[in-house]
Amino acid sequence: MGTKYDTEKFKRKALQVPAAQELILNQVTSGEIETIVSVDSHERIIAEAITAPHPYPAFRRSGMDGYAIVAIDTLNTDDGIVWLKVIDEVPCGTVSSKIISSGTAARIMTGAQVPEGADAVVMLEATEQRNENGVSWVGIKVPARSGQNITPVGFEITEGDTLLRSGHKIGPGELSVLATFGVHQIQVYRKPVVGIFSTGSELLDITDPLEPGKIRNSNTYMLASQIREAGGEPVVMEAIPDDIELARSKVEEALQRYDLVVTTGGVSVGDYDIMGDLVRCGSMDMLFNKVAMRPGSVTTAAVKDRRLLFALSGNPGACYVGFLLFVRPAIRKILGIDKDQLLLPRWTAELGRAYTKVNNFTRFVRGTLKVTDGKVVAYPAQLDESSVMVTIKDSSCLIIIPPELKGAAEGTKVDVILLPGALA
Ligand SMILES: Nc1nc2c(c(=O)[nH]1)N[C@H]1C(S)=C(S)[C@@H](COP(=O)(O)OP(=O)(O)OC[C@H]3O[C@@H](n4cnc5c(N)ncnc54)[C@H](O)[C@@H]3O)O[C@H]1N2
Ligand code: MOO
Ligand SMILES: [Mg+2]
Repeated sequence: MGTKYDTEKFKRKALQVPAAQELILNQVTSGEIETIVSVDSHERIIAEAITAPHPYPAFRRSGMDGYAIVAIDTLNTDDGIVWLKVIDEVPCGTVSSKIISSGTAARIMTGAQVPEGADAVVMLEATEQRNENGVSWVGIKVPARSGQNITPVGFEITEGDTLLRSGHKIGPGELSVLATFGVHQIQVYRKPVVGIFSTGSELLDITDPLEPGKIRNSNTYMLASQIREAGGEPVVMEAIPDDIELARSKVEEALQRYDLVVTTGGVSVGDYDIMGDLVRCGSMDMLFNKVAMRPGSVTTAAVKDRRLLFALSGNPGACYVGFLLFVRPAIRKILGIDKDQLLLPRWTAELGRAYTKVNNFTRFVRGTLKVTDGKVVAYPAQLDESSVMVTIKDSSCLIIIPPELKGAAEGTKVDVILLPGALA
């Protein structure tokens, strides 16, 4: 297996991470657009600008349960109280036909439209009520200020204001805006469909009993979760054994069917590392097959008919990091997300514990972020080897250790990449 390519196998030119990311992003354009009902748009990326069809609030709104009055009436109180005749009652959703003039008031509820003529609302607690021969009176005990407890028209939004920009992710605040303005259908970017398959003759499915020398396939399901988080739609395909012809036909078929294809395993130099050979010698154009990073130095990417193939390492730690650095930005670009938000956010932090491993490549070390005395501190995971799976779930950042640091002492200022959900 693979012997005819052996001489080629070791000649790999390592790209720096930013250069490899640029190569990927240059291959990708924002994807197709579809129209969906707004109420189903949670976490979708909007593909149009929405402008306000009306001001908000659209009417002068009472901020309190109380009385709508003319403020100036309350300025000259003889014995500390001014009595006004109550001429109407305005529950929410109704519009008074009365005009409030000096000496009169309307009982009003929070959220109701303030009647014409009134320029203040006095809260119930600052009033007294009295009934005389079927006529209601309200006594105002505190002088009112014009505009008090009234939200003016357009306080939040003026007609024509931009409500949402294209490339914006829909969440609770955006859904609130869409509902408020009656925007019941929106254009969003279609979710890229991403085919996943793991390679390796050692792989068992999640339901299989453990067998000697074998392991259960965890990368496929980790990747499916990562694809969802990135905004894509994963399609899980059965893992395939280390058979280059089988892998070739599966990859080529998947590349015709899906927007992106992600594989794991078989990208290093081992005898059964078929993905490396397939990309190098297959019908696709290789973008890179080595990146100056750890884990994931053998991360490989290729393009065929404008569709990208990411052949990630089989080691779970490397697979995880390779996805975040290369596949996630590609998915986000297809989704029309703003250029400056394609990559995960970076912070500066202090190293909470020394990191002693030295390497020629930049390391992306799993870690946890804590804020101590107002300082962001990053603690490297105790187990951060590429082959280690279990600390992925505990990490909130990737600590970047450049090779020139030759390890890093506690307290060193480091850049950290925030993992998705780190702030959740
Ligand atoms: N002679 C050399 N050997 C290795 C080198 C090297 O430069 N020279 N690089 C090492 C590095 S670094 C990495 S990373 C790995 C990359 O391995 P592959 O991408 O070829 O992946 P496999 O060989 O298929 O598997 C590696 C490891 O991961 C496990 N694995 C694979 N698939 C899954 C899965 N779906 N779920 C969970 N675990 C999986 C597999 O069983 C192996 O243990 O190569 C080093 N070797
Ligand atoms: O290719 Mo690796 O660097 O152990 O993940
Ligand atoms: Mg291998």
